[in-house]
Order: sequence, then C-alpha cells, then structure tokens
Amino acid sequence: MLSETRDVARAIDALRRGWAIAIAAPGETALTLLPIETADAERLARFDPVGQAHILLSFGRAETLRIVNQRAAAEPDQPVSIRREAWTDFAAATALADPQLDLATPMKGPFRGIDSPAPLAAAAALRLARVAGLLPAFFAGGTGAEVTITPAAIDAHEDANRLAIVARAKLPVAGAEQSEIVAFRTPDAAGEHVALVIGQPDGRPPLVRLHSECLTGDVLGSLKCDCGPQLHAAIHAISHANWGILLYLRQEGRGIGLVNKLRAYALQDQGFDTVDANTRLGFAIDARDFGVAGRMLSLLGQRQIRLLTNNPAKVAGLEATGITVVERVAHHLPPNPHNERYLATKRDRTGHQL
Ligand SMILES: Nc1nc2c(ncn2[C@@H]2O[C@H](COP(=O)(O)OP(=O)(O)OP(=O)(O)O)[C@@H](O)[C@H]2O)c(=O)[nH]1
Ligand SMILES: [Zn+2]
Repeated sequence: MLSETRDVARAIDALRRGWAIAIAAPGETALTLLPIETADAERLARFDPVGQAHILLSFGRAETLRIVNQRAAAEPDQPVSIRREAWTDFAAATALADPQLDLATPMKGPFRGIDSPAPLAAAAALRLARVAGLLPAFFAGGTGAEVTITPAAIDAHEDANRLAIVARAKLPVAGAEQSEIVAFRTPDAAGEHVALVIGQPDGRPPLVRLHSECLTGDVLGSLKCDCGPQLHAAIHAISHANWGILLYLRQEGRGIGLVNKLRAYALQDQGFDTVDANTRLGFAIDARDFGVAGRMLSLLGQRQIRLLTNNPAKVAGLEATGITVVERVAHHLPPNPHNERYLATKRDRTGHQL
C-alpha cells in the first residue's frame, strides 16, 4: 500500500501539471484521464490523436448543462460521460468544465451521453480532482498516462485513520493564554490539521469547535462569510467554558480547496447562491470529511463532546465517526450586509439553525 499511496501523490501532481493519469478499478479496463482545467490543445491532441476520447463530468455539472435529462440511466452522484463530438475542441471542452464561462458561452451541445466504459474509475477520478483542487472534468479514454493508480489507493491516501500527532507545544493566544497547539498529519495527504487545546481537562466533556480553514475569512477578514468572527468567538467561548478544543481543519471551502471556493465566489458575483455555485462547479454542497475531526478528537482522548455549531450536519457527521455529541451549543454572530445572503442560504438550504 505504501507505494500505491505514493503513486496517488504522483497522480495528484500530474493532474495539477496537466499530465494524463490512469485509474484501474477491479473488473474494469484502466481509464486514462486528462484534466481539462490544466490541459491545453496540444496535450489534448497527444492524448486523443484519433478523436476517440470522451468527456467526463460530475452529475451536478451535467445537470447544470442539461445533459442528464437526455440520459435515462444517469443517477444522481454518478459521473456522466458524453461523446467527444467534432465540435468539442479544447476551448469547447473548457466551456463545459468551467461554469465561470456559462454566461459568456450559453450555447453548448448537442450532447450525446454514453455508458462509461469504467464507472468505478470515473467516480474515483472526480474524487481525485477534488483532492487536487481542480475542476472535476476530464477527457477520458486517450493515451499517455504518467502513472496508474487504483480507487482503493485514493481512499487509503485520504484515510483519516492514518492521522497521527506529530508535534505539540504551548501556544498562548489572544483570549486564551493557557493553550497548547497539537499538529496532526498523515504519511501522505498534504493538509496538516491542528488542534488548539484550551485550558485543562476538568472531567466534563470539552466544548469543541470544528473550524474549517477559510483563508479569506480567517486571514484577510472577508465579510462575505462568518468564519473570522466565528473563529475568534469560539476561542473566547471555549476559554470561558474553562476548557475545550478548537480543531482547525485544512478543509478550505468546505473541502473543495481555495481556488474552487474562489470560483464559487465568482459565480456568486454572477448571482448564484453558495449552494448552486458548488453544484454548478460539479461538487457536493459540503465535501468535508468529518472523519478527520473524529480521529483528531480520539487521538486527544475525547470521545464525548459539546459541539459549538449551528450546523446539524456537522453533529451527524461527527457522530457517524463514533464521537458522542452530548450537547449542541449555538454559535451565532451578528450578520453584516455582505454575508446576509450567505447566512440566509445556510439557514434556508443547508438546515443551519440560525
Ligand atoms: N464552497 C464554499 N465554501 C465556503 C463558502 N463560504 C464559506 N465557505 C467555507 O465554509 C467553511 C466554513 O464552514 P464552518 O465555519 O465550519 O461552518 P458551517 O458548516 O457553516 O457551520 P457552523 O458550525 O454552524 O459555522 C470554510 O471552509 C469556508 O472556507 C462558499 O461560498 N462556498
Ligand atoms: Zn469563510
């Protein structure tokens, strides 16, 4: 497994450089894949010299493009494969992959859906695109893969159970001077998650906040979301409660990565809300893996917690990992004119208790 997960790291690197990879699932022939976002016309010509390749999109993206209606067999959350027609040159494929171009290129198609020659590999490819921070859209079925991996190796690469504590030190922070920072990582995946343990255990379940990284909110003070104020208010609330844990999870943009989150912001500039923006890009509304948080709490010896959140899906996601949430504690911050719509969408479309 060691060399297989190393190959996944090589595959992620290849995708980001615009090189082809292959995914071989049990019982399927290997599917070669060229990421549309990082390819170019020349690479496409090399990948698909005779025009045999097809295009692989996520269900949400295909639905946005009105492709799935023509495919009775299409099932939600299953990737959608369409034929590469004579008109589907590199520029046309880019317009299929990137929703930022939807308003500029409204006329697309006609499309012809096909049965994927390798559905398990296709689904794994879309998972890997998210991990790589790329648009989930590929040319598939060409030649010239740099590396071949399996879906199981992708899962192992992302396996939260492989997280371990790698460093810990005292870290006095504003609002909580008696704090210790604990760093976690896995042998493979890039994100280094941290926990801030505030105060001393007092026998009661800790007050816990799961904070997902938000560069724009946490560092730049963005007013588009509520992350920055929530982060600081959480530290104060935990400090006030005597003891608890802030988990700072490297799951930017609810797990789609910074660049894709900024693409979602660009779609919001065009009028779409946060939920529709993610769907148009081809991602789940919330792509986070709460197994990471569950594993971190277990490693800190805390399996019963009080959770600071307005998001019932977070409670459910954590409980599914074996952590008991004895109490949900609301975490409301005053809205501002820039995040009013975002907060309303969370309330109306993702079940937040606001
Ligand atoms: N994809 C996407 N991510 C966003 C957007 N706005 C904020 N985020 C990300 O959402 C995450 C914030 O989630 P949390 O603070 O854990 O909040 P939550 O799931 O809404 O639930 P609470 O615990 O109630 O705050 C961060 O990773 C942000 O980067 C957006 O418009 N699109
Ligand atoms: Zn934010």
